[in-house]
Amino acid sequence: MLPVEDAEKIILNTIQPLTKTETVGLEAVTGRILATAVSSELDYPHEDNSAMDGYAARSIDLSAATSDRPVTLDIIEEIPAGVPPRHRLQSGQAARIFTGGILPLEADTIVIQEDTQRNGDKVKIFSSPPPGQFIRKQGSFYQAKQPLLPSGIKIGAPEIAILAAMQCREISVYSPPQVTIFSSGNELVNPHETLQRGQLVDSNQYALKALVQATGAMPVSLGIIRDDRKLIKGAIEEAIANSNLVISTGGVSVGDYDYIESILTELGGEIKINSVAIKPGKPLTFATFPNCYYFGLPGNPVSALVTFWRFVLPALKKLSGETQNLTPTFIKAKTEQELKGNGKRETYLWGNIRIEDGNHYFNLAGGSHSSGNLINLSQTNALAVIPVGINSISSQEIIDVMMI
Ligand SMILES: Nc1nc2c(c(=O)[nH]1)N[C@H]1C(S)=C(S)[C@@H](COP(=O)(O)OP(=O)(O)OC[C@H]3O[C@@H](n4cnc5c(N)ncnc54)[C@H](O)[C@@H]3O)O[C@H]1N2
Ligand code: MOO
Ligand SMILES: [Mg+2]
Repeated sequence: MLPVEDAEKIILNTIQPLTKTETVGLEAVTGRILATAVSSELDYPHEDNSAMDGYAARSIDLSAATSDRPVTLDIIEEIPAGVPPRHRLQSGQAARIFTGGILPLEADTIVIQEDTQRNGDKVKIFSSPPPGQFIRKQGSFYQAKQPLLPSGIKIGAPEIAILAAMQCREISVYSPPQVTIFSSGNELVNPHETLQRGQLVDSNQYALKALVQATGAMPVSLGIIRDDRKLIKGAIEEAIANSNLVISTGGVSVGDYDYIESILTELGGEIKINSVAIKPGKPLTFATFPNCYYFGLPGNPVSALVTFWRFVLPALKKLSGETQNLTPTFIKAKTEQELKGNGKRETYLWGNIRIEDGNHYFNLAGGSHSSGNLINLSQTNALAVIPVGINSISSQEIIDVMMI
């Protein structure tokens, strides 16, 4: 059994990102991975503008202004957002300005409306603002031609806002990986089928499709493949020919119907991992083909999900071209219950993280922590990690928790 960290290293060192790119419009870029670093020809802000509603003025004219001895200025124009100023300020002059309005020449400060009293085309100023006050200087947030967004990041709402603001409308992103998913098992049926004795619904297929979709990759489901060497071999051949990554569940342990590893070898796959010291998920199998990676996940529903979160997700992110935050996020938390470890395998127990007064607390999901129990996984958001060699952790101890 390979230690978890070693398995993670082997997987991440083996996976090489796909290099195919495509150009997409802003409307379709959500969740995609940026393939080329972006810069813009525009400064941001594009021009000096006001951050407040008030008056644009020359600070030198106001150096003596106080609440008792206000200074009166002539208002020479009004500058709402979107209308360029027409005049240069002379000594003793101000321009009425609104948030986002462009500063007139010679103005070097903004007096907020609350510090003024208007009377027709004159305004009394009751404060002495320093130069630069409430001015958003051209290029102070971003200077044209500087790096704006690096390649390898996932594009979310902030990045879309930035690309839109900087008029980047055609964006080079990585083409998403094709991921084939299938379930192996004679006992499996689809959700709409009548269950006969001994049968079980193939839930893994649905969970894995959802997880793959969430990464931005393109899942293709081959459905349920019976435990028949020929059928499984055919499915794997088809999958590795047509996809960048394959995820199967079931058939990776030591039972008489567990064919996956031997078929992978028969087809020329290089088995990199076939057993990891993790609970749940021990028989995780990872193999490579010249143009495809293969994850044989254990059939137990929780084992399939835990091994996806711990190993497949970082692999899929790297394959997709992501370069940041590949590995899971671990935090420290105080456990609210006693936690039992397996001793020989790094144990992952599902539950919830709660934040109170700035401290993290881990609350173990109630009910059985069997890898066959998918029911109490619902609404969990974290996995407590019990290291190898530890059989029990007392309530209130600080533990490592993986966020899911
Ligand atoms: N003698 C040993 N037996 C087992 C070992 C072992 O080391 N020695 N390892 C156990 C561990 S740990 C796991 S995990 C499982 C993994 O088994 P397989 O990957 O071979 O999976 P199957 O045998 O096909 O199925 C296991 C279990 O999961 C259910 N299953 C399978 N596919 C699905 C699906 N798509 N959706 C829902 N449930 C599924 C299946 O009915 C079985 O109950 O092996 C242990 N055995
Ligand atoms: O590794 Mo298995 O996943 O313990 O049930
Ligand atoms: Mg089995």
